[in-house]
Amino acid sequence: MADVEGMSGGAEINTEQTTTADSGGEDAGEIEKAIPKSFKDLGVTEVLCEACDQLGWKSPTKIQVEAIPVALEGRDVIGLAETGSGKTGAFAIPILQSLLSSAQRLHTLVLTPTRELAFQIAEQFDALGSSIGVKTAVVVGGIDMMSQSLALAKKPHIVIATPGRLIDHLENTKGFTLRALRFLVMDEADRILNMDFETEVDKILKVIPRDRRTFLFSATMTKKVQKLQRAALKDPVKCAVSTKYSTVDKLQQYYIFIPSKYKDCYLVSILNELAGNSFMIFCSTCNNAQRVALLLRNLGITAIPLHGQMSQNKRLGALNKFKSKSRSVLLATDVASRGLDIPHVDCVINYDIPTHSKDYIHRVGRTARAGRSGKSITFVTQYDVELFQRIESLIAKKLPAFPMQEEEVMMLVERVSEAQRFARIEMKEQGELHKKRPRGGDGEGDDTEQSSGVRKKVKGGGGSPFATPVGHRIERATSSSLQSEDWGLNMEICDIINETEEGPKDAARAIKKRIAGNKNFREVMLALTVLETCVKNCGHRFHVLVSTRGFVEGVLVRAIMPKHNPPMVLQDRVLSLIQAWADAFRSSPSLTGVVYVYEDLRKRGLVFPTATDTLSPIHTPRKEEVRSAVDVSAPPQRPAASPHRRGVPTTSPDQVEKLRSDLEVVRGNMTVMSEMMNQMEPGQAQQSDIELLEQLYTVCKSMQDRVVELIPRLSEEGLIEELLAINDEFNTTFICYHSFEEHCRGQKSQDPPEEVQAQAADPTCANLIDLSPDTPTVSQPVLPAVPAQEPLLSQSPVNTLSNQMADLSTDADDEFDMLALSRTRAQAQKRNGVECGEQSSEPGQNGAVDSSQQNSEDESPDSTPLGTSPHSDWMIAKGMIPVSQADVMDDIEKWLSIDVEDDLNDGVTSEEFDKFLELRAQAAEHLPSISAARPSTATPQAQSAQQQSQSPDQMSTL
Ligand SMILES: Nc1ncnc2c1ncn2[C@@H]1O[C@H](COP(=O)(O)OP(=O)(O)OP(=O)(O)O)[C@@H](O)[C@H]1O
Repeated sequence: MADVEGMSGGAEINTEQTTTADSGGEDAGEIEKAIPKSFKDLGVTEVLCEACDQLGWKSPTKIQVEAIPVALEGRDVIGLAETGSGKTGAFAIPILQSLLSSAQRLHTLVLTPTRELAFQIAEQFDALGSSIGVKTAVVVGGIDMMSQSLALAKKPHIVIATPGRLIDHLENTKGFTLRALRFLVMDEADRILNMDFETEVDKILKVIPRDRRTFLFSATMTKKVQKLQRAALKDPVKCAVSTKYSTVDKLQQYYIFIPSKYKDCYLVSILNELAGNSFMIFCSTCNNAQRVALLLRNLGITAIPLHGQMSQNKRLGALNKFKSKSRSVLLATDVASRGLDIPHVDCVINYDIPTHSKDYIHRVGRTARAGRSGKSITFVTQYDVELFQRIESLIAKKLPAFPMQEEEVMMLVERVSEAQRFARIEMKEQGELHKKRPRGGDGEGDDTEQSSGVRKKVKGGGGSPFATPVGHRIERATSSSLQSEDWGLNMEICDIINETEEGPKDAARAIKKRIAGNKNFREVMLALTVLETCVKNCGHRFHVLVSTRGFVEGVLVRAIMPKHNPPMVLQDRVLSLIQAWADAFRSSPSLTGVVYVYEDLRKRGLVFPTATDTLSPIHTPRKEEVRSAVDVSAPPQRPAASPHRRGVPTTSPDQVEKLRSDLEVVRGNMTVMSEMMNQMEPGQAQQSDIELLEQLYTVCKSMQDRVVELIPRLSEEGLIEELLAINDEFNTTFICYHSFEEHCRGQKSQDPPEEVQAQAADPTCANLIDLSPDTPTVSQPVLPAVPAQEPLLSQSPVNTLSNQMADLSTDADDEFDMLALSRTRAQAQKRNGVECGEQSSEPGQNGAVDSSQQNSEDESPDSTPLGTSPHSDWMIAKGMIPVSQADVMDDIEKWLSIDVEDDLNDGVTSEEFDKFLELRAQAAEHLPSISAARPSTATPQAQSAQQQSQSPDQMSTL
């Protein structure tokens, strides 16, 4: 029999000592015939042989034959055998025999990954050891600590525990110690040793004696075992009675290829067809398990869910109902995939394909146990093909398709849709109950299969964030091994988010996982690209998850805290993203979390990278672009930038030339405006300068409107990008302008004089960037004549909104504000090429969200209706992005997002933040500033004169 991969040749492993047996696919009955040995032959004492006999174990199974004698010899054991092959007995019998020879309290610790498995193992110890009076205690999460402390105080012989709760007791239960421990068992050892439990296991290993015996058992082994072997095993013997990843021969395995949206119909059809059987159906998330259970119940099928979001009492209750056959269908997450021994399970259905191939082996191993036969059916949707192929290659079997009549399935569509609808309503109701009920009282979610240990208590959700179809793709799309962004994959991610119920939540969790605390900045950058792409291409359901304060602060801002030492490019990327989202989502009341964070950061003086070259440094194509560029038959790859958009007439070279020259004019005006602001002291500026600036602002605003109007009419990608960049520059300049205005407060505010407005609407202005053939080219920056009027202060909505936002927090320190402003200005100037006196000819990049969304403000927010907040009311009054909050699905999504949000709500400490501000300010200081580059005595007019020599057209306009 093959050696366990990754173990042979290991320094500590004595391969001579490896005992193997041919798996041969025999059942327990055949084992009895094939293996002449009895328990007695293995050296098991009389009293334990009798106990086995009473359990109906006539003879030992193969793994028992291999492992028991070695264990009785006093050796450490690594046991590898198929699911349902009697591994528990293989380690329990030698331990009980050791207890018989030298009775001792707190003699053995058995670690398991799930609570249910812990109870099951305890039952088996109790059953085998009842005649010798063995005492066991189960220590798992979800049950009150006190009763467990009492059980531990009685000093049982054997403690069966999940790692997290055991640590809790080791740290908090007085008098409880494992210093005298003789045996350590890790059941499902590969799971116990994976990253989720790493910290806990390390802690446990530190407080138990090194001089002990260690047994590792599983149906699947990993290299992690080798790791532990180095850390804790002593001269172990491998007892391998199966190949590394095999399923039993009595298991008939099938797959069925179906469209994702008909999964429920196919499931119902199979359950009807195989009625009378007992099913375990595996889903990848708690929510799906819950939903499908409700759906089936609505169709009269006795289904019950079992997942990590349920209280432990309910979990055990569900399991007992299924075990006692009062329910024929158990809907479970991977919390039930390992170890559970429910002999009557006839069929396992993988409703959601397991993301980790090894989980497949454990899931299907819930049937066809101890020599019985069973069936498994795996649903493979259009998104799962690759995962399925991996499973096939892991088990080295090509699975046959499960025969089904598609027409019959389709006849169920209507009934199933109705049941789905009711299930959703019930989910919503449960969600509301869930919201009202205080969380965490009983430690829900702790130590489940999904648990990530003591510190990271899982509040439901679906195990590893990468263990979902979309999570898995995000894991791949953000892998640092990628040469460049995989846009095809990114679009697949968007599809899943848009088309599946769980997609948005799963994606948000996976992206969070990739970014939070990740020191691999390449992965973080790729994750930001995925995030940005999803925000662009996915809808409100995704936006509500990632625009929360929890996500923006706890994931994005946290990622650029100084303690992580993030590179400047990453800081700029994150801040640009926040800025762009804040602009785009301002108008949607349910998405303003990011706006608050953005405004808060600005208030606290953070310098945002306003240069368009830091905004969205990676070109993020929209879905349609990728769709057209990605050949479905070819492997997905980043699409070449398509020079033209479909369906939009091509622009002639003359028009392009004309447009380019107009854009020069536009930039000229912006430059002049920026430069003026840079030179004017807010409190001391001359009235005429302020007026001039205001007029310039009005004109630029009008130009921006034209630019935005023009974008959808263009076909050349290059031009579009250029216009988007200019639009961003406008926004940046206007932000500076509004900051400037804030500092000019105290001056009398007036509506723009009619003349100015008339100027703004002047045909000369309107003709700017007009591509109609009869429009004369505008070759000069357009600025209206200065009217002899009272000074004016713009009352644009941008200003009003930012003022409103500003009012939300206490007055920021002026100097800090000016520093922030100068940083912003400096960057804006830098982008505009002022320092070197030239206009940027680089096409900019588009923002993280459609820039067109950023330019909807055009009137002041007066006549505000009453509402929850002045900002949201004003936004609603403006009719910006209407959001139907009453929508049932949105509500469900909100509920579904609870765990994500909860999970993400770890903000940033003020110390971290202060340090961060300091670094950002330092970075800003190092940027070349306009004032440093020019004589400080220069007046705006003088500056303009300088500018004139470089750009006479612009100056003549002034
Ligand atoms: N010698 C034996 N003869 C007959 N039945 C046995 C014997 N040993 C164990 N069994 C039974 O086999 C079933 C499976 O055993 P067990 O749960 O230990 O399997 P396992 O190998 O740990 O499976 P998994 O990998 O799924 O955890 C149990 O119902 C157990 O009672």
